[in-house]
Amino acid sequence: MIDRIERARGLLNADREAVVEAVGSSPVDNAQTNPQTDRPRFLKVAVPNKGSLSDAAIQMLREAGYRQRTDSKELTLSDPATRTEFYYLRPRDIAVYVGEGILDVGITGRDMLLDSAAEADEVKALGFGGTRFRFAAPAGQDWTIERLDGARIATSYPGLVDAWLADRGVKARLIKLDGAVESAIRLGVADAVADVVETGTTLQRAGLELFGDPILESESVLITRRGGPEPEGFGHFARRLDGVLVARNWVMMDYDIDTAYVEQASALTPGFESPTVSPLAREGWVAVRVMVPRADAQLLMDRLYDLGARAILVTDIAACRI
Ligand SMILES: Nc1ncnc2c1ncn2[C@@H]1O[C@H](COP(=O)(O)OP(=O)(O)OP(=O)(O)O)[C@@H](O)[C@H]1O
Ligand SMILES: O=P(O)(O)OC[C@H]1O[C@H](OP(=O)(O)OP(=O)(O)O)[C@H](O)[C@@H]1O
Ligand SMILES: [Mg+2]
Repeated sequence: MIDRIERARGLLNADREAVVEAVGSSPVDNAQTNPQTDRPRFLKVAVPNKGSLSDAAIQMLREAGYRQRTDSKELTLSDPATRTEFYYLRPRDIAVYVGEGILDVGITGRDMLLDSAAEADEVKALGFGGTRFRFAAPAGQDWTIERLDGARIATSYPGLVDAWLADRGVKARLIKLDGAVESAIRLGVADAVADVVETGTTLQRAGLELFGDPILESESVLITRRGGPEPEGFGHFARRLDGVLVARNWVMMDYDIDTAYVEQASALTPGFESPTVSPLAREGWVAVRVMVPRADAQLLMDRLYDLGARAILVTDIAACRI
């Protein structure tokens, strides 16, 4: 049995080498080479190694067709077939590496990017790790943003909080903590906290309540160095992630409809660009194929059925480039 697994592994590796060779002779070969090693330049991607964003980021990269580490102790992983190298780093440090131009692109939280003040910009939101960044204080004390003037605020994100308060002319003393910020008030080191909120359970358990407007709506984001030239290979990388987002958020819908109602049906399901309309053997009817937002699929099927559409089918999109 073990023999068979080993043999299969060998075959898979052989396949991969064949792909690398094939890719090597494709137009991608015009890529820059590293003058020191003469090796084609690999796109260097920073991926969160721990914490809330790590598993989801790795999952997204796998769905985009990239090899990913299987051992959480691996620090780097090279994917020669796509000329990409992955560096597994603390999410808080990722903006620093990208901002300094050491790594080409990174996945981190918007809150961490802004907190770092690194020379890096958000290129696109990746749709996971959604949180809000909020002030909280002991429940029932009617805290307001104005009351923060002169108060002590505990946070792991002093850069983010400082910039937000400065914009509003509030002067507070920031107490920088690494984590477990919600304990700071009970332990007497702060009067209020500013922290990441997902479900709100942690704050509630600590007897705290939110106040003031959210400082930030955060989620995972793709970042690159500010003002730098577009890194070689970045276009392919970004399009692959776009493909994952579209495959996750959109479905393919097919239906048959009387020609007389195609216009109304198309208004309901305009698709990305325009629906594909093909003739059917049945006189006066056409088949329509169109992408629709996954979240709207059931409602659209009801509406299309009411309009006279039949054989309405929804299928998942496994992968795509739009
Ligand atoms: N439930 C959550 N709790 C905390 N952060 C979350 C959550 N969901 C998503 N995030 C996002 O993940 C990032 C924070 O990651 P994480 O908490 O893993 O970092 P950390 O606090 O430095 O690490 P750790 O908690 O492992 O010490 C932020 O961008 C945050 O907005
Ligand atoms: O609103 P919730 O769903 O309760 O999640 C938010 C909590 O989770 C995070 O803590 P984490 O587990 O990352 O520990 P840390 O505070 O030590 O970073 C964050 O700092 C909040 O405390
Ligand atoms: Mg944390």
